[in-house]
Amino acid sequence: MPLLPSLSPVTWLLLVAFLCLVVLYGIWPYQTFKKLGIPGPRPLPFVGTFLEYRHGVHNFDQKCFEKYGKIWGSGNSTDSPSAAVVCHPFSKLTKPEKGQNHTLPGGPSGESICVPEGSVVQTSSCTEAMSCEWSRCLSKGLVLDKVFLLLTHIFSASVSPQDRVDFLQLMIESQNSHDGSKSAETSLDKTLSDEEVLAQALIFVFAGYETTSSTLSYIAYNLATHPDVQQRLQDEVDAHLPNKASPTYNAIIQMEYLDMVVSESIRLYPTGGRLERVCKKTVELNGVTIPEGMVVLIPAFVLHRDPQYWPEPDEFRPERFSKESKEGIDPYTFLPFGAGPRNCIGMRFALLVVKVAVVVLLQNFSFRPCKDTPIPLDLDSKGFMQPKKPIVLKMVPRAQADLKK
Ligand code: HEM
Repeated sequence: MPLLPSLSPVTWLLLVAFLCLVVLYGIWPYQTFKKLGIPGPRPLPFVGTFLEYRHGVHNFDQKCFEKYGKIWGSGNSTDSPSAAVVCHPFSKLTKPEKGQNHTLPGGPSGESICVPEGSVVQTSSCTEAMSCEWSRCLSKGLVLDKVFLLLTHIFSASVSPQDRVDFLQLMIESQNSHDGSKSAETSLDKTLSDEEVLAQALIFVFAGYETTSSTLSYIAYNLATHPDVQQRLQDEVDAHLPNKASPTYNAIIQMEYLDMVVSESIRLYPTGGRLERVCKKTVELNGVTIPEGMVVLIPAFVLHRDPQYWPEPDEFRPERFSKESKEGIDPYTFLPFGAGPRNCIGMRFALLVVKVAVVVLLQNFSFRPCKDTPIPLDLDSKGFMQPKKPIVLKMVPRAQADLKK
């Protein structure tokens, strides 16, 4: 039996030409970096650098940063064939213009606040504004949108019209009380549709749940592995809330060391991952031209561990965020919640929840490492950044822990 099917020479020729075209189609988009002189790992046809993510996105970013410097190309078929990863402090993110919200066809994810366009990014070294439109993976997620549609039905059952008014009203009122002007009624220029309410509810759960719980785990880990920091924090908690008094908002915001510990922990473990924008105007940055339309990724993890901004970056040192030291920090080198008008909408809420949880836990327990605690902590970041092995800690009741000191 012949090894190859007996085809006419013309058919063979067409077949070979077709295969060549397919390969060319697969690698063509990645020529962009070569043309622009942006260094970076060699992408494979179609999949780009996606396979490199198997050891975690943050690991890949860290390696690229060490090898190529502050800007490199990261072609990846699931994202965009031409995403420039820019590990550089951005200095300004201005407001998107009104009415530029992007709506997806056929589903509520398009109605969520997570898919607007039109943020403008300006870099500290740019003379010219670098305009970037917001681009989230959701905006390309037609498959994801189906999932959202399905989940909508599940959520519909739990978000009754009664809950809806309270839920959104609270957010709107708290926003108004910040600028101290308009009332809740006047701030809405249209009534939110059920779809929009559901979209916000869904995105809040997805964006807020894993990030907050992981942040708490990292804080617990850092406290367990730094008993001196934990002790100082417990002293602060006890001083502000004697006799295990219930935490109040005022007490929480007065706890400076608590804020330092939380900040340092999210510097080391920013669970939000890479920030993402689309360049709207060609710009030159560090001698590299980033053309209009190119996706720009900002790897918060790498930026947070850049020794240029953070001496001995892998050390857990809450003192970096003390009142005096904080003044020297470029705010655009610390992006656990992103930056600009499209930064994390749940930031204040998340910080409060995390702080209340830490306070209540430390009033009653002390975290201690045990034989199963992974030290050092290896991370995985295929989705949200997570530890490779679960963080296992011992929680010792306070009275008992205090006696052993
Ligand atoms: C410690 C917990 C959290 C972390 C570390 C975190 C981090 C982030 C980051 C890095 C972004 C992207 C910002 C940017 O690109 O500039 C983001 C966006 C967002 N987060 Fe959070 N987040 C947290 C908790 C929450 C919570 C509790 C909620 C909801 C109640 C929430 C809702 C959102 C939403 C809706 C967006 C998209 C905002 C927009 O596109 O305008 N997040 N978050």
